Amino acid sequence: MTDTTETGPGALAGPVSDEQFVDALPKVELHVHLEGSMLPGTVLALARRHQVDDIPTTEAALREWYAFKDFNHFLEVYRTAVKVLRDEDDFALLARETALGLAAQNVRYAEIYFTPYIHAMRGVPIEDVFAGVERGRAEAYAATGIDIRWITDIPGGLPGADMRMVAERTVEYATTYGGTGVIGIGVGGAEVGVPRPQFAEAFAAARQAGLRSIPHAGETSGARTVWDSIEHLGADRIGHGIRSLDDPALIERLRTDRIPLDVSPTSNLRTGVVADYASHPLPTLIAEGVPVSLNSDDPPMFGTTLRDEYLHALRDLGLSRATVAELAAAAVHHSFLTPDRKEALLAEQRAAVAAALAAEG
Ligand SMILES: O=c1[nH]cnc2c1ncn2[C@@H]1O[C@H](CO)[C@@H](O)[C@H]1O
Repeated sequence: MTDTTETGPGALAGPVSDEQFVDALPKVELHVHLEGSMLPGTVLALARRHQVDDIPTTEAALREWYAFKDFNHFLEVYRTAVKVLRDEDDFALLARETALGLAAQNVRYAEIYFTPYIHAMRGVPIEDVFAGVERGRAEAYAATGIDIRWITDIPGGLPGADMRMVAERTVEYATTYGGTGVIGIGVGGAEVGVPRPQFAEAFAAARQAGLRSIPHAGETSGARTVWDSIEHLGADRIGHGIRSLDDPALIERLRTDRIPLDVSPTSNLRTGVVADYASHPLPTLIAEGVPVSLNSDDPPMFGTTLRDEYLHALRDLGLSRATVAELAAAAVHHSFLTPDRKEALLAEQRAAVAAALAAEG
């Protein structure tokens, strides 16, 4: 369990800092990539252990490597970085560290993307990938009580790949090896030149098997990709979706059908799809009544954490504490937790907000 003696509601008295406010809020993370969560020290250690030589060898060089020229450059670096993941132990370590890092931020539940195909295509036995991530998930749960679930993700736009085959394989992996850990199917990576309708059959098969549909769309391409994700992939939520604002009819659809967008502001800045915090569309999406939550995406690669995203929302996006608390509650509502677990978490969030207000008197 997270230690609540310092950050819990009871500890606050007097003015409450933004950090104290954010730390006291029990949080849910809905959009974070496992492979994009490798800590710098872990990337360096695994690269050394497996003698992967096209990876920077110091933390400073790694930080420079993570200065992305644009979204495609980000994807290139991402596909190179994952080469350090070679065996079951690597995946167990990554899953455990990622979950523990979230637990340390008072995150209680997370739905985490990972992309089995990009490991299988490098020759990592797929059984080892799943055994590893499941082991790490169990270890983190035993240590902290954090509950994580997987969204297996189809890598959109792999250079030279037959996308339908990649999609079919990903669904097959998820349904064969996923056990109880996998709750959803996604598609990520490139959007431009990767029309979503080609994934309709794969998504239908996954949904048939009980998985939720959580595609990326409207991050690097426009409203069309979001429409396609709703109409052809049966999207339960949309990863990013910020370009939905290009089309008022789509905004209306998201609002009335309550299709949530999982928004990651710092990611959008670091991949160059949004210029700066001041022009980030999250406040507009909230004002339009679109269901949204706040997420970290690929935290070490983007120099952020979920905690930082909440702080940026307060300080750089101009959102009030009340609105930020609503975003935290929205993440609970938009998650695939059971209704009673949602109720319990929402009650804890309300208690944390009330305690912060009471402390300030
Ligand atoms: O912010 C993101 N947007 C889109 N795709 C992403 C992002 N972060 C990681 N990926 C990953 O890039 C893979 C391609 O090989 C995708 O499958 C996806 O998991």
